[in-house]
Amino acid sequence: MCKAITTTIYKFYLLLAAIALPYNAFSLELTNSELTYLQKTSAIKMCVDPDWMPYERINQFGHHEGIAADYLSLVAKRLNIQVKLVRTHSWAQTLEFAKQRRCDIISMARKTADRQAYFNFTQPYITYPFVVATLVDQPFIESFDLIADKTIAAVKGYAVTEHLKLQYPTLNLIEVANIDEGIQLVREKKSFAYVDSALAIGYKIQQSATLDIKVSGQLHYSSSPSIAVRNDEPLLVNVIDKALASITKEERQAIYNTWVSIRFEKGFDYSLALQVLLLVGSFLILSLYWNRRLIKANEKTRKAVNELNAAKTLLEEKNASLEQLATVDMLTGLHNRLKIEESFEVELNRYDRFHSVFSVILLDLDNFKQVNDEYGHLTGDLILVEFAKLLKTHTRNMDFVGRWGGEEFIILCPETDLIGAEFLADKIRFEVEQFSFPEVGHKTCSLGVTTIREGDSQQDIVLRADQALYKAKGKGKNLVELN
Ligand SMILES: Nc1nc2c(ncn2[C@@H]2O[C@H](COP(=O)(O)OP(=O)(O)OP(=O)(O)O)[C@@H](O)[C@H]2O)c(=O)[nH]1
Repeated sequence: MCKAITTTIYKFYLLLAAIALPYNAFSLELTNSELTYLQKTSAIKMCVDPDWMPYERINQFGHHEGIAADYLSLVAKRLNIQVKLVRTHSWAQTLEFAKQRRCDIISMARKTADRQAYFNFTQPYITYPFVVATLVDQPFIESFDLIADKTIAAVKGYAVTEHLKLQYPTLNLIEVANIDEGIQLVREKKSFAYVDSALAIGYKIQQSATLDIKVSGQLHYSSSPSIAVRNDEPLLVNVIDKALASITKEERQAIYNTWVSIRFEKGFDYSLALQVLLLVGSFLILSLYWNRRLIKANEKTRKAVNELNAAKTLLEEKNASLEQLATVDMLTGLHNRLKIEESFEVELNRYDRFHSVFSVILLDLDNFKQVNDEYGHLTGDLILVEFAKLLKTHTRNMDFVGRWGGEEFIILCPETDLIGAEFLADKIRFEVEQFSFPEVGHKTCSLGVTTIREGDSQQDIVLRADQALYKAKGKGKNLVELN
């Protein structure tokens, strides 16, 4: 009666807990006797494999972690009991402690005939294959039978170790305390291979970045461990079994992902590398694309600049030739009238500003009409060209020699007074007189000379020079007259 009341109260307590927790003992459909058992049992003691990652281990803080730890944590929550860790140093010690009832359960143990003398077993909650690890230079092992005569290391007390003893009695088996010891023996070539679960070896290789050890073959043996429960408490295995059965597929997957993904996080994250690769790749492609566009744009710019430069050169040439056309007399190559008038302006300004005197000589060939009449207009042109050359030859560079119009020429002499200009004019008259034109022989010229006076305009100066020239002609030609 009293037991029925307490069971009801416990059920009520579990009902309250059900509101807060997604799962609990109430939802496990436990029998009354199981509930009563749980009510009495607030905590159970657990032994584990202290070094068998990713399945389980006791970490540096003395806590149980790994796949088995997560399963046990869920079991504890479902049953609302405390699971207390009993620390051991090796798997062999774990088995020993459990046999001595110093712990109530072993978190992960394979059901074997031997062990059944001490334990009940829940349903298996995980399955894993066993593999053979060797040095990297060993070839692939197709069958374990091929290495059955070799020295092989395996952890003492593991079910797989017992299996090897039974299956391969001739095997030279070295029983080690843990995976580290086993792998070290292989590394030192004291053992040909080490046998353990694929995940445990893979985890170790990844964690310690081991490059000299590889998985060379697989055993035709896999393990499906259960939770081993002391067999003197039959109800305990029932409730743990029910709690285990309540763990969903998603929860199992999440546990697996947690511990198996650790391997990759601490090793090489290929997905991250792929992302980085894609990012860098995209960046490179983008850079290449921009580079190509930039090169094309540069080519266009260079072409445009070249065209612009060519156009500029052409324009400059055109301008120069326009300038030439505008300032040079086409027949003789001397300054034309426009240019002489410009030079006049410059000299007049210089006179106004600095009182720099300048003189003007107006001249033409005597009786030039006869040349045209006798030899033709073209010969007349040649004579004018040769006469222009004579003028250029016998004047200074700074003098402006130009064709004033028709057969009339003008010489503008900067920084030259009347006496200087008269001297130059007479020299020209003499040189022309001496010269023999190839087409017509000797010719003479007449020259009128004047110099700048205060208040002169261009017309005033040219008029005075013209008057002097007229005077020279009137006096018999081949003369220099001043005005
Ligand atoms: N071939 C040629 N003849 C020209 C040019 N300009 C003017 N003349 C000629 O020069 C001659 C000038 O004749 P006039 O004014 O009588 O002068 P002139 O015969 O030299 O006589 P004076 O000046 O008195 O010595 C004319 O026959 C014009 O046709 C020209 O560019 N080329």
